[in-house]
Amino acid sequence: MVGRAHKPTALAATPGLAPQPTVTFSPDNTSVTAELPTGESVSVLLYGATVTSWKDSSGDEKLWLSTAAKLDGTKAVRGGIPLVFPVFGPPPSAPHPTANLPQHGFARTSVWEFLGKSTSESTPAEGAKAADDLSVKLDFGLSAASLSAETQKLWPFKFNLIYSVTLNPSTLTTSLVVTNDDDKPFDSQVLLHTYLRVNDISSVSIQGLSNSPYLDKLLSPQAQTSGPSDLTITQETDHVYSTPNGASDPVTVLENGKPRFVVTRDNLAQVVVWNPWTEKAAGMGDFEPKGGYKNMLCVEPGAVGTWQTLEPGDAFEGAQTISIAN
Ligand SMILES: O=P(O)(O)OC[C@H]1O[C@H](O)[C@H](O)[C@@H](O)[C@@H]1O
Repeated sequence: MVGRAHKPTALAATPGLAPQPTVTFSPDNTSVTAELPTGESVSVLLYGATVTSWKDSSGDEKLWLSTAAKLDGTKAVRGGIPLVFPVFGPPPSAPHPTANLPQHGFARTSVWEFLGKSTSESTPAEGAKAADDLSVKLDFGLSAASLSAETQKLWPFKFNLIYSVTLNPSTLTTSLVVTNDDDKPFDSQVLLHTYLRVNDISSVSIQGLSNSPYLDKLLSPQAQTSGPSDLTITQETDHVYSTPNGASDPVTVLENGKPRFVVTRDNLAQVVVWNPWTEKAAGMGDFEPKGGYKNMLCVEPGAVGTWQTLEPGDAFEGAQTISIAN
């Protein structure tokens, strides 16, 4: 059973002002959708605070979501933007404190609370703000107290997560703040597991990672190597790039040589590039259509190269902004 939104409200345009963003809930209150007056929209499922849809003003979907994705809270969502915390991938062995957690941790399989929305509304001093300047931000929260007793036992730390999803006419920003509310330090990793929608993977190239060494997760033992100058995807790919300038270099996804998405990062020094290709897609029960790997590319900004150690009271913030380039 999926949790309900906290104090759901439908927020419509205010009479007398320029049209404002709207925020509405699904009939069962398990998902919230924000729409700008210019027509762009974003939908977030409270389960995992998973962004499941991001559309431009013509209704064109920018994220890939499996048609077999479970949206009922029984399994992490296959597609959109699942949120990875506090461990990326399979956890390390005991005695590491994440050892008993499932792959990619519990944030993507926990029910988050909707904390509210804010908009960049115009003030009387500014005059009516141009519709294409408007943005809307949705905030979601998760803390140790809202986890099941079982999950609390698997990772026994007091923490607070605030996840903000901000929609602009041409960008989507997702940002996570992790706060240590415990009286002892904890280690964690964070990753924004973004499934970008592409027309045809065979015409896709990726720029911005050519100077970044990467770990190839498909090699055994996993080997550190360097990327080609223009990355193309022609087979199963699972690379963890560590960008040498931290998070300052944008990553551009091109189709037929034309930029399609530009991903900028704040404080997230790794970028995972993942495509399951034919066999892996065939083996995933929730990956449909099976040929869907041709229409997706995961570009996943994260802080997963090492552990972020947070002392009591300290916070870590990481964010991505995805811009539509054409
Ligand atoms: O199947 P999931 O647990 O959602 O993981 C899907 C993929 O996530 C990341 O991209 C990892 O690098 C991959 O190794 C993993 O296969």
